[in-house]
Amino acid sequence: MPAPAIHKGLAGVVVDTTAVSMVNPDTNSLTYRGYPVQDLAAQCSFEEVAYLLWHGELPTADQLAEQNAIERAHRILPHDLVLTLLALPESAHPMDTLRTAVSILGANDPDEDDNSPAANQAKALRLFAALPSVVALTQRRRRGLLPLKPRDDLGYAENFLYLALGSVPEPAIVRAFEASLVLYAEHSFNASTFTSRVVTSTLSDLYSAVTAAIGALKGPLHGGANEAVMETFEQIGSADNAANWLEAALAEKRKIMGFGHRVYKKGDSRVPTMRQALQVVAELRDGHRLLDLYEALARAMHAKKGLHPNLDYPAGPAYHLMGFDTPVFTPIFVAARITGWTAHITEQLAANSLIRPSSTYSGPAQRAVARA
Ligand SMILES: CC(=O)SCCNC(=O)CCNC(=O)[C@H](O)C(C)(C)COP(=O)(O)OP(=O)(O)OC[C@H]1O[C@@H](n2cnc3c(N)ncnc32)[C@H](O)[C@@H]1OP(=O)(O)O
Ligand SMILES: O=C([O-])CC(=O)C(=O)O
Repeated sequence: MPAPAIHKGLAGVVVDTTAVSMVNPDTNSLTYRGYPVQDLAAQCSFEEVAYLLWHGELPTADQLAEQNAIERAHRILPHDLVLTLLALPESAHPMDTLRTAVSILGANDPDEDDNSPAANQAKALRLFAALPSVVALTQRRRRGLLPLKPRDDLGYAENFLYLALGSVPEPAIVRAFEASLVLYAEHSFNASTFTSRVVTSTLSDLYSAVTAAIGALKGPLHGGANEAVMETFEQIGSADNAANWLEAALAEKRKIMGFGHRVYKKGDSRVPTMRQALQVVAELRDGHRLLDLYEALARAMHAKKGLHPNLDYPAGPAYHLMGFDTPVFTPIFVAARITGWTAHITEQLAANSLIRPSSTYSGPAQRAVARA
């Protein structure tokens, strides 16, 4: 009998259907519930996109108002949670703080194990509301500052920026940030979303699935790349060093963060929109040197390897110019992706089958335990 084919990394393996989003690498397109992501980023608030991902349709004014009222009421973190997060070592990565926060919120939720659609939707909305406060806590702690009180007179993106950076920036910066959240919200069966579906498939709870997904997103081959991109720019320093730096890095067989993608081989559908947002931020925040470096490395990478940037490539420098510290970039991705993860958790539960692939054994042949 021929050995079964092995699909390392599950590349190209179709494991289920999804109605949440569609990635089409042939046309470089991405739709959420049928709507092109570029149009959503240009025309919708992040709150509207969250509603769309969860419920399948854009909200009416009343539906949005109802969701916003609940979201704004749940922005404040429980005092005990703040104290616990502030007791973590200052050296803890903000992703660890976020993972811990979600785990603690689960442990304190009396409905943690209620997997009904209504209970899980309520949890998803509460996490969506609370995560900016956790991300902001980590950003302010890095600067020796205590958390600020959320403002319920501000929209989601404005409040997020206010909590993290201490003031609401110009509307163009808010729009650029909000566009990044929309672009980061959902991307079919990526590694972290798949992780959340694997955990959910055992009929575990939503907080466990999200905690695991945060762990998967942290890695530099996935969400952690937006931080690694900024570290790369810092190492290179200026546009004229880009080609030489790349030559040396590729000679050492290093992966260049922010380039390449498992699904898109001709370019990431979200990059043009995020590149435009980066341009807006660079113009307002004196970022022309960083933009030159961005273009120089992208040109050199295309010439050497034929690889295109992914979303993390423009998002990293954009967050830097907005004023975030590098270790806070992937936590921002979490705050956006909580929408996609929780939409997938609901979808998984609605037609569940335990996710448990097979493997081909490659260890020693069966042998006897021989004791002297
Ligand atoms: C939002 C997101 O999560 S997007 C992804 C963010 N991650 C990154 O930016 C990390 C850098 N990129 C990568 O490591 C990869 O491109 C991945 C992990 C994203 C996709 O990987 P895969 O689909 O498995 O592609 P794979 O690793 O097979 O790459 C094919 C070839 O291109 C090379 N390659 C792919 N990406 C890169 C890169 N960023 N730098 C250098 N070489 C690369 C591989 O070394 C491989 O070369 P080979 O055939 O000579 O061995
Ligand atoms: O789809 C992937 O593999 C990674 C990605 O771009 C995302 O999760 O946004």
